Amino acid sequence: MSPELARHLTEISRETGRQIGVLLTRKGEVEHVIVGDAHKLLLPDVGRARAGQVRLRGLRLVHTHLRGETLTKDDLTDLALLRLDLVCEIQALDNGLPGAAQVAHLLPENPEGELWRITDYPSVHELDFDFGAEIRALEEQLAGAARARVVGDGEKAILVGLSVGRGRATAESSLAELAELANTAGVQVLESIVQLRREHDPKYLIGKGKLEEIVLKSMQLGADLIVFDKDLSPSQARHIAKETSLKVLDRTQLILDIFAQRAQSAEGKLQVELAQTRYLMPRLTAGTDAGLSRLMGGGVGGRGPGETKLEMDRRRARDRITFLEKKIEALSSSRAVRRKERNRRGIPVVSIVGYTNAGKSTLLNALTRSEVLAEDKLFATLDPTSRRLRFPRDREVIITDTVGFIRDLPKDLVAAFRATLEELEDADLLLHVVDVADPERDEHIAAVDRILESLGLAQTPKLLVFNKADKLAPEAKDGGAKVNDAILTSAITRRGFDDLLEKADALLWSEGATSRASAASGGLPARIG
Ligand SMILES: Nc1nc2c(ncn2[C@@H]2O[C@H](COP(=O)(O)OP(=O)(O)OP(=O)(O)O)[C@@H](O)[C@H]2O)c(=O)[nH]1
Ligand SMILES: [Mg+2]
Repeated sequence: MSPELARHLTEISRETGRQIGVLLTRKGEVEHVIVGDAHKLLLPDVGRARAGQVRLRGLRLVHTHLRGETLTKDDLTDLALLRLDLVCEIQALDNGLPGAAQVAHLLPENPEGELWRITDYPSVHELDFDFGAEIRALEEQLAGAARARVVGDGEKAILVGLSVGRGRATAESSLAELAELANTAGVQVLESIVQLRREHDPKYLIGKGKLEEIVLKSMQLGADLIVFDKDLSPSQARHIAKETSLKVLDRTQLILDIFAQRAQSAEGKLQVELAQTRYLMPRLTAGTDAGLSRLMGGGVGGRGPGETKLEMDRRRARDRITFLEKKIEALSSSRAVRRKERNRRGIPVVSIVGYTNAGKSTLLNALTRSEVLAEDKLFATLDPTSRRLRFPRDREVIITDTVGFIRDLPKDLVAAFRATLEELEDADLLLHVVDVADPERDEHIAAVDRILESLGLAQTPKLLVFNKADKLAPEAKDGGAKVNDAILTSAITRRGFDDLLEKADALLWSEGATSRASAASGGLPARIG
């Protein structure tokens, strides 16, 4: 940027009373000339930077200011969102000569958490700094930081929590669970941010300022995804995606994604697809304008043929939903036949329910010495699995493992898994398994109870099982098992199994227990197919 060009800009600026800007390439060639008004300048659409892009755009924005302003928030947002090499503002003095200047460029991630550096120059004659070398170094640092963070090829996300009227602690523990969900989904979490607000923002859920901060952060960290810990309405999701040019997910979508990754059986896959399609249908929109610059305002050209295509997409989605519902219905009625068969033979059914990762599958394995998949991830189990379990006195039950519950289990998911969850209706006894060592234990118990109630299972006999006893610190004693009327077990050390079987036995075969159970108590039941 020569002093001559600077003077040119300030002279025209003064004459016209408007801000004048130029976009310069690294060679110093003028690529765009922009004429603004007295207060601001609208950049042409140079295209939003791709999410996760580490290279800079190779363009610097130099423009005049007429009223002694320093670099504005818009300048800095453009710098970050458009990934400009730098922005520079030059004062147009009253006599048309260039005055002081201010320059800002992005910074790679740093301990201070700063996003950019702003430098003041008393006069354009002192703009003798070697920007070429500086910018190249910056670009290398940015790329290096991004490389260092890549482990595996998972997407990289910033998690956003929101607490409305409640404390930070609630939002943070919920966010910790979201991080676990993200981890299970194979997403790498770069940062978690909580905002405390008195109410939701109807348009962006969180505050607009906070959203901008998150976008800038995502640029700096190389994130390509924002995950919200609250469910977004279709219009919020749309507005946020438009504002940020990032992929936007909410908690429900993350859970749906995990289910989609993990579904094994044909039925499980259909159920997940049904839930996803139901969730996405209201979110299908015309003209997803990721390419439009924030400054273009969007909307233009978003209608017309797009609308027709949208209608088509919607119709296709509706057809698909009907198709999936029919298929699931068919599968579930064949399962109902199997269930009837089982009932006829009079073997009682014990179903294991509980919060995800409580140790349900591990417990089933340990009790029946089998090998159902169990792992330290959320939603390891999606498909119901049944095993025989032998009780003392040659009694036998069918014990089934089910999908884990989670607080605010997505509504579409409950609906889709209704067929699977219907199995629970036939249970003579529910074993509600709890991770006794989890600090959120009581919330988990309440969440599971709520879901059971919503499934109409509040009346089924229930046994509370405080599992993972081996993880309790000595001073935690029995982890509150006694006062909660729970049985303390460890699926690892097999502690408490005798106690568990005894209690279950008593509940199943006591007086007034199911007729099925008493029918089964004589003789050996037939083999289950
Ligand atoms: N220390 C300890 N760990 C346990 C115990 N029971 C289960 N775990 C561990 O907890 C994790 C989750 O176990 P799962 O059996 O997969 O849990 P789940 O309830 O079936 O989980 P979902 O199917 O995902 O809902 C695994 O890493 C288990 O090894 C226990 O008694 N003690
Ligand atoms: Mg499981």
